[in-house]
Amino acid sequence: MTSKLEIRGLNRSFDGVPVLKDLSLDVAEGEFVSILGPSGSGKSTTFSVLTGALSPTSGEVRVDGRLLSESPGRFAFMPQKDALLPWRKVIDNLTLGLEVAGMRRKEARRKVEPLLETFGLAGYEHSHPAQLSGGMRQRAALLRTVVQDREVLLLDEPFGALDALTRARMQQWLERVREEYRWTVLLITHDVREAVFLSDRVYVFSPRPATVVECVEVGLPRPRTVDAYADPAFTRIENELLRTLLEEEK
Ligand SMILES: Nc1ncnc2c1ncn2[C@@H]1O[C@H](COP(=O)(O)OP(=O)(O)OP(=O)(O)O)[C@@H](O)[C@H]1O
Repeated sequence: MTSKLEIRGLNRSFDGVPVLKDLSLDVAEGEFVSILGPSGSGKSTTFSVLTGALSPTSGEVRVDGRLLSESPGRFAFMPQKDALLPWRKVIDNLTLGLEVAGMRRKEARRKVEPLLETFGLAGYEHSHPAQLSGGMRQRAALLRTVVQDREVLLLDEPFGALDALTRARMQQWLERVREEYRWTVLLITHDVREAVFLSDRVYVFSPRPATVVECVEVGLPRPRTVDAYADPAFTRIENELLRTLLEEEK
């Protein structure tokens, strides 16, 4: 496998307490990879290193073989909270990242508009975030992330705050849209089913300090629909991951 993203031997401590320990993982071009791990294990810290918000104590990150320290800004990051600005209209929230990067508002709108239909936001451009449902807010946050045209998408628990049914709908939607756009994605989730449904591969992190304890190839045919849950291979992988997580927490 040629790696789009390579993380090698990452270590990071806070006040002498190790949070990441010799952490290594890979994501290939167009691959959807998830990270599962106990709460407080160091998943968000890993993303902070990738976005450049934190420096690792040691180790390296490469995108297309180039060190991140030499070519920053390769990741588009969607945080756990949608961070939509309540006073800006939906369209102005969607263009915000592009405008901050220096693009004119008009040009930014031209870039965002073709995506509105796919993201289920057509007709809501002039609404304010408070008028959107939870699922729509998350799709808006995701649209704002993907439109930045970065090489790797980092999604930190994007559906964590949604009710179970909306969450399932969002997973089905993301699977369809991913099939069309072939993004390279690294997703943090606590939801084992979500990880199996969406991913090509799933990494399991240990409790803090985070290190990789298992990497599972999902291998179920794509595009996946609700029928995937009934596939015995789905249940087997889900059980295997759950068992590893529970063993690790003992
Ligand atoms: N800036 C910081 N200073 C000190 N400790 C920190 C800092 N950031 C994170 N930590 C600690 O590092 C550990 C890992 O945190 P992190 O947020 O990466 O975990 P996580 O796996 O993303 O958790 P969750 O699943 O609950 O979101 C935690 O124990 C946290 O308290």
